Amino acid sequence: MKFLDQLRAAERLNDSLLCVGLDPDPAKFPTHWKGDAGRIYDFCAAIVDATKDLVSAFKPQIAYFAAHRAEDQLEQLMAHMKRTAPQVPVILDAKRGDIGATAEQYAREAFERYQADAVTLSPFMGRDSVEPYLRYPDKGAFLLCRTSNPGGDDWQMQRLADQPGQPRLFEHLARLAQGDWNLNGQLGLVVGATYPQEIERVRALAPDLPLLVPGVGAQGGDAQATVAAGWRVSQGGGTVIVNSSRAVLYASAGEDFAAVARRVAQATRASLRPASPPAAG
Ligand SMILES: O=c1ccn([C@@H]2O[C@H](COP(=O)(O)O)[C@@H](O)[C@H]2O)c(=O)[nH]1
Repeated sequence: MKFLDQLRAAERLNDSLLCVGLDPDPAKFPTHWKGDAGRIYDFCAAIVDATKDLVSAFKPQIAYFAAHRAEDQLEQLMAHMKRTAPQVPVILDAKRGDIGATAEQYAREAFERYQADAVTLSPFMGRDSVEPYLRYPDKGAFLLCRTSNPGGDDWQMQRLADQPGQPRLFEHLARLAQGDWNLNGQLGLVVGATYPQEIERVRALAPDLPLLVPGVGAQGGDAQATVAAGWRVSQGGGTVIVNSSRAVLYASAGEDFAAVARRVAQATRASLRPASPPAAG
């Protein structure tokens, strides 16, 4: 099944626009596992099991595994998600970006080694750095567009003097992703919940693309404003995948961490409910 179809099916099944981010940091683990990098799989699998009927996607961040030499645990986790939550697409947050030959290897890593359904990419090196990922026709790729961090201003808000109307860099990228670069309808964009006005602008320029929106929860982005700015499924347009990681994962430091994570995920899912429900699309 194509990534976009899988995503829509999960949204409808779980009545959800929420993506739970899997950013396992042993220093923040519940007291009985605190500091133990050998528990990364156990921690994430417990979160997956507790939330898999509440989400439209999961988003493991590869750095949290690689930093602890826990790539084998990420492989195990990906297999666990495929086995126990096959209806929920998995977006590997890797933010890769390199020349074509190297990008081919990164694409193999994401889609063959880890079996991800989609990946996040930095588009800074241009179209040929993105193309190798698009050779996997059923997979999705999300390009960093207007990121949630304050430093995103340094590049993404700059104007391009040689383009008609002098668009900002993120606006130019949104147009390319909606148009020329999107060979087989596989692209999406990353836009931070911390910038709802820019979500609205990206949605205007890229009406159909799925928007992966990190920044609610720990970063303080507004859930309702995010959905109002970006969700257009009821009008035949694109959806939003709203990520929350730390606020869900570390809601409790006790042995009840998974049950409490579930309650936070339920509340976050409710806060993301659009005026007309995801099933409408
Ligand atoms: O613009 C971006 C792009 C990616 N991220 C990633 O999303 C999560 C956010 O985690 P929270 O704990 O919910 O703040 C994390 O994996 C980031 O690497 C982002 O925050 N902003």
